[in-house]
Amino acid sequence: MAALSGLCSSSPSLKPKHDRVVIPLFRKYSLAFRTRSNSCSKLSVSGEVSADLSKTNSVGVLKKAKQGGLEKDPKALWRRYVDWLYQHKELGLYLDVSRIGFSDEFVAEMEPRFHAAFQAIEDLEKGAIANPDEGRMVGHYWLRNAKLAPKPFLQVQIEKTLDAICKFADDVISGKIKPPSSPEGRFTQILSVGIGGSALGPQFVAEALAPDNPPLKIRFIDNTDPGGIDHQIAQLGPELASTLVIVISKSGGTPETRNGLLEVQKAFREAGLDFSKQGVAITQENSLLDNTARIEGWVARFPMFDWVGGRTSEMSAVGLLPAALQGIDIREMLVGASMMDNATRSSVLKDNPAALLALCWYWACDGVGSKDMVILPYKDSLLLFSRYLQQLVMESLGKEFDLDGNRVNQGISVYGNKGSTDQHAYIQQLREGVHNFFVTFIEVLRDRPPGHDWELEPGVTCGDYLFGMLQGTRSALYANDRESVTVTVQEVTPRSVGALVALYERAVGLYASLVNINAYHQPGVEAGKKAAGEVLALQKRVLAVLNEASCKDPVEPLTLEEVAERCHAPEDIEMIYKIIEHMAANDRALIAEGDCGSPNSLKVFLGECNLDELYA
Ligand SMILES: O=P(O)(O)OC[C@H]1O[C@](O)(CO)[C@@H](O)[C@@H]1O
Repeated sequence: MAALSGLCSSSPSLKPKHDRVVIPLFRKYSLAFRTRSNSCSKLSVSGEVSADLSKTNSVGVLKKAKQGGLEKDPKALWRRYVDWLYQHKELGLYLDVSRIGFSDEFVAEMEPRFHAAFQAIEDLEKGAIANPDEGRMVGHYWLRNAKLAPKPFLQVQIEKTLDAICKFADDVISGKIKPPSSPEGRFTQILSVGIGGSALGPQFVAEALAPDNPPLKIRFIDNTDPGGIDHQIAQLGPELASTLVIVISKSGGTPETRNGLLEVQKAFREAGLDFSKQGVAITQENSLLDNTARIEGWVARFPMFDWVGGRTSEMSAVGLLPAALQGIDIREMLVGASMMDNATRSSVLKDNPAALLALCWYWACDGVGSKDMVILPYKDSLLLFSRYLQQLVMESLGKEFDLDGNRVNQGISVYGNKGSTDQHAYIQQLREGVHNFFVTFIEVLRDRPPGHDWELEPGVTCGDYLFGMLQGTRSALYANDRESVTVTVQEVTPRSVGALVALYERAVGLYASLVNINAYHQPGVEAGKKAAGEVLALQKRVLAVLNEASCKDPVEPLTLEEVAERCHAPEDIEMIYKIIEHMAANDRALIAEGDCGSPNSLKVFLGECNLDELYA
């Protein structure tokens, strides 16, 4: 309890000046830290050449220190809390890393890595090709401070796009831009079609910040699940006529998003509506989606820049347009992010909350992802933060090779839902079960808007319970040697949400440098996409074979082996079985004999013979 008594926004800093231990880190970059080829990992704190840190030093110190266990003496723990507490006064944000057990020795060992990480992110912000595989700049930091963009035309692009977003949102909300055939005479709903980075940020922000009665309500299609799509469209019902459909895809060619668009366009046709009068595209210039939207004359098109990755696109049109349309103050989100960016540029570890997070991650996960990151926001509105961070962290850090081409299989697994709900689900295991995680508590100090609180028992409000649950869980976990970080914000506001996004973007960037990987590409995702393409190609061959057999008179039902042979793909028999099982479940293949539970008994055919296809 005492630990939090000073955490109200008006109180002075908790850190007594004389108590503040400024580890003499990061005084200034020496030449040795300027280039990647002069790998900092070869330098010790004193600058002498030593063995590769990734294999020995920091991990060695880490192992040694971890054997000592976590600090349990309450007085020493309080000192550690006060010593390491980070506060961003203006943002009202605190970061408590005291329940992560790193030692001063470990911090000192990490110095060279941090030198390199700070230098790398400085170079990135200046426009270096920070995504070497794809030869791209990485510029999401410029989105909240266009002046940082390395070229004047980029600054103009950013500012013009932001102005266009604000104007468009104003015009839609005021009814100046309106759907052609809605009884309301204005747009009332948004249907956002996109996936991954083109959905998760907008979903998180909508849940966190949309007012109770937004000018436009938002729904999402973020999958190629026909049932899910039908559900969204059914829920819109007649309001489809007043729905603004925002199709978001950086590449403009992601299959799930294309499918979502085609399904929505079909629903529009069936309702007698003109999709082009209600469609908006957010995509890279000249992508397939951009060209479609331009040729079909959609209501508006907003750019997604080459130098912004999907998972860091919340402050681009991807996140800002849907937010603005819901009445969320997007300029405040940008201010919060920009303030956090300023703070996380510090090369003094204790003054840099993103560096502190990266340090904790490195310590907790042994620099090799040995522990999972459990995100527990004690606030319903932050429910989707863990899902948002899951992509940001795992797509960025989950890499097979490091920047030098060594196989490293890096990453940190992220999951979480919200407290105290999760206490009634899986916290039992966290407290007592397999010790393969560290927790990040997200604490929100303000329970309700002023004037709405009441005591549901003497001296205790509903929010006090939430507070107690968080503190109790943090203590109980720590008592059992489970480490945790706590991020505290005063309130969930556009500013604090912008700051949280920026905090984690920077922490991920720094951590990626610490472990020497490219955080800005996602080569692994391609394998699944390619394999899916191969399955669909095989399905077309299966269909052709079944069609030919079904056009015979009499119809010739085929066994799986016969289908596989005629497809010239005997090695793919299992996949052919899965394809037929799926088609049969959807009435597209008929079972003449046997059943799917015993694959060898199956004989299948198509209900209809398609002669056109047969002779094509
Ligand atoms: O915005 P796009 O190009 O449709 O991509 C969606 C998502 O797909 C991924 O490329 C992964 O497949 C993500 O990185 C991205 O956020």
